[in-house]
Amino acid sequence: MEPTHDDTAPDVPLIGDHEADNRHASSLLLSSSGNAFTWVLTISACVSGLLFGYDTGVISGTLVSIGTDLSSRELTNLDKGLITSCTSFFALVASPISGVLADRVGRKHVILFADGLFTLGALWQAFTSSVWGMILGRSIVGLAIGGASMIVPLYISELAPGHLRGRLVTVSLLFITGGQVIAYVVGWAFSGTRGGWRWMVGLGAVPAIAQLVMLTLMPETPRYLARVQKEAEARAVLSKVYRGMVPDTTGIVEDIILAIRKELLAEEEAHVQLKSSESRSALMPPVLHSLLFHPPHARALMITCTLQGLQQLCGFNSLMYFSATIFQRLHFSSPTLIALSVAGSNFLFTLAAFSLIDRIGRRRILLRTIPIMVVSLLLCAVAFSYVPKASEDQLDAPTSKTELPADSRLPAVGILCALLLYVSTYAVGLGPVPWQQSELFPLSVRSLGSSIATATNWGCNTIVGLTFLPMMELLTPKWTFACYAAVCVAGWVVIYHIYPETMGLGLEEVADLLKTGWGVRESMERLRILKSRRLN
Ligand SMILES: O[C@H]1[C@H](O)[C@@H](O)[C@H](O)[C@@H](O)[C@H]1O
Repeated sequence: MEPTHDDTAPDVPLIGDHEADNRHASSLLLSSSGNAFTWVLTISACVSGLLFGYDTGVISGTLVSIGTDLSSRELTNLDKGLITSCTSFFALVASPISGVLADRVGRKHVILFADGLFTLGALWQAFTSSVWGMILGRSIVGLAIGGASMIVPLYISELAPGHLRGRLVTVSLLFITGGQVIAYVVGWAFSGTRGGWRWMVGLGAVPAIAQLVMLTLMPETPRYLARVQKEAEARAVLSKVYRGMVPDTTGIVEDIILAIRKELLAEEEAHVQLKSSESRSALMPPVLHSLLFHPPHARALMITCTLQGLQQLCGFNSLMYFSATIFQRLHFSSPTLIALSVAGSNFLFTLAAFSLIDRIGRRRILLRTIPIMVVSLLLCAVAFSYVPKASEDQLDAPTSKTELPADSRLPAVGILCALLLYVSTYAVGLGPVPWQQSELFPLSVRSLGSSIATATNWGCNTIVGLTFLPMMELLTPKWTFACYAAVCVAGWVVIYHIYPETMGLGLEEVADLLKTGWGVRESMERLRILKSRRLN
């Protein structure tokens, strides 16, 4: 790749080459951790992440508390399966739609729609009296989650200064995993109250309504504004984002506007070429065609879908949904509390990701953490093979509250430790890194690309949710976890070959990396130069 900077200038994203002045501004910018405006907007957007986490986490507690409250009968396994999987299925349906909407009506309006659906879904579930009513409520919430999970990282990455982008997007992961912890705690708190599950699901409306109010103060992202020819407004937002971080924001703002214009122009030319190419199908929308057939776009799509697919197919959410069941069947005396430790570790180690993602880099974090996930999954598989057959059989049998039998105590504790190691390393790497997806797409295909990657996430999430228990039964727990380990090994190899390091680059520079290839070598070379400059 041709270097885009003078080699002696600090490799700072979004900064042009006005030499000395800019170099000074660059170092000031790099040392800045953002201003109040950027943080307030990030946190306001992240409320949707909280709802995503809360609504995915709350279902395990809800299912065990409903009793005969719906349709005046106990829930069957089919009811439970439908209530759980309709949410991820409708999230899968909503993500591509919200991608198209984000380009048509703007990023902010997608957050607004999602909030409306979160509120409606929460209240619908709280007041429903039938199983089908509950399924409908969960489906509405699924639509909201699909939209929110695609738009929040996109909104933040289009707003964030390049050197903080990874960290700010990771804040949304803190809200997601925090939301899951809150859901577990709320589930535990209301578990003894009659009809308490109505509160569990209904409480989801509160943050959604709060965010509806915050939205009145949130601006559109500067990239969207520039795209729809509202450059003056884009400039105003950008200068607020950089205010206080450098003495004069004009230079940075103009550089970014210029970079966006250049990117849009290059993309326009690529579109024109594609339109006239023979391969173009009259039926396919031009943006989709460009995403699939323009090599740099197709590469970005391949990377993001691989990461999102791997994030789910490594089996993590089987723990999110079924860890209490696993621990109950291994005869732990307080399975819900132990399940809470899984959600708690996920949250705590996402905090570690927050501090590492813009220091170590996305690619390197993944290459280092996935091997530990493989080891912990294999340890878990080995520990399962020591669980006496009788106890293992019970993994799919009705639950019992008997004490941990002496001969399964050690393997059960081994399984718990291995799973905690697995969750912690997942939370540092595979949990947050795939959500950095928006940065890999240039502006013209960013929202459609992000939405397809998000749909991949929800598709694979649904697959894991539906297959985990049958796999435990048909393959045995040992081979189920070994399968997840094999998926991680395959994922590591693919990541090694195709995922460039994007840490510290401006959004417009990331797109450059994928122009002629996967950009892995170039990105590592840039990182090496950046590091040696920082040391000097
Ligand atoms: O990144 C998030 C996070 O790791 C959550 O804990 C998990 O439940 C989601 O599926 C995932 O997308």
